[in-house]
Amino acid sequence: MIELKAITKIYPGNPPYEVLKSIDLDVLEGEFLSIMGPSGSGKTTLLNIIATLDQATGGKVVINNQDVSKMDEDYLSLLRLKTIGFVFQDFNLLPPLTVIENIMLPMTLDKASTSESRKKARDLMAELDISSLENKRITEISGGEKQRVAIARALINDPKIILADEPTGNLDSKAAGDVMTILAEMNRLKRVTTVMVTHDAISASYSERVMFIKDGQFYNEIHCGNKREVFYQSILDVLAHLGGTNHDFQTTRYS
Ligand SMILES: Nc1ncnc2c1ncn2[C@@H]1O[C@H](COP(=O)(O)OP(=O)(O)OP(=O)(O)O)[C@@H](O)[C@H]1O
Repeated sequence: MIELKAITKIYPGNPPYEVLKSIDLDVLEGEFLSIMGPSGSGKTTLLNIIATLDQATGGKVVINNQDVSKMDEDYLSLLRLKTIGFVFQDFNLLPPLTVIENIMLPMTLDKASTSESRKKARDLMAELDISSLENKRITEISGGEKQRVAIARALINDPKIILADEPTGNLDSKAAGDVMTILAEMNRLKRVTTVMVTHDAISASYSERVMFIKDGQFYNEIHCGNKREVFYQSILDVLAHLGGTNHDFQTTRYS
């Protein structure tokens, strides 16, 4: 579903700054991958390149069998709208709109009928247990609820891929656990390929594979076995070897 070959990214400047150094990555259809690494290691840059929001300096990006370097900006916008759902740390919801209007937005932009969009949004709200929030304003709901609204919005166009940048970064441990349970369930039930950047070992333990990067280079990767608790410990072990400050990695425990 996602194929990166020898991705490099150099930010111009004096001197230029090479933030990604020949990263290779294959993410299979339906897989749930987390990307971890110390602050400044290039995680968000990598996610933005997968999202086609940023361009690699070198290498090849193939999304859903399409080479994105051959696409113009109109085609890329269409690819993002139809194929990719986005979930951000700060939710990126529109405060003037209600919950259901926010969720319907990608379908509205895709010129779907209002009745079809409303039905789809209501189905998703039921799945994510937020039906009671339908007509609330974004300012009237909690952080955990906001992130569930954002996940519903990300799913409404039936994307093949969800990209999440620190989706639990602004949440307390209970809300973070709820959001991760939902992301993992949606990945499993809808087979939506999910790539998440996180500092949080517990959030990462909900995924099937964690890729670690350091200084813009692949460092290690580990796969989840049968037990999430064991996977979580393995993630902590790699993080301990990886270095970085305590601030870089949150290791709070929640169930
Ligand atoms: N537009 C830009 N121009 C120049 N340098 C940039 C730009 N964007 C990011 N960088 C630099 O590239 C490096 C990697 O940034 P990036 O945001 O990808 O790291 P990260 O691993 O996601 O970090 P964090 O965990 O702190 O969010 C950082 O040193 C950052 O300062």
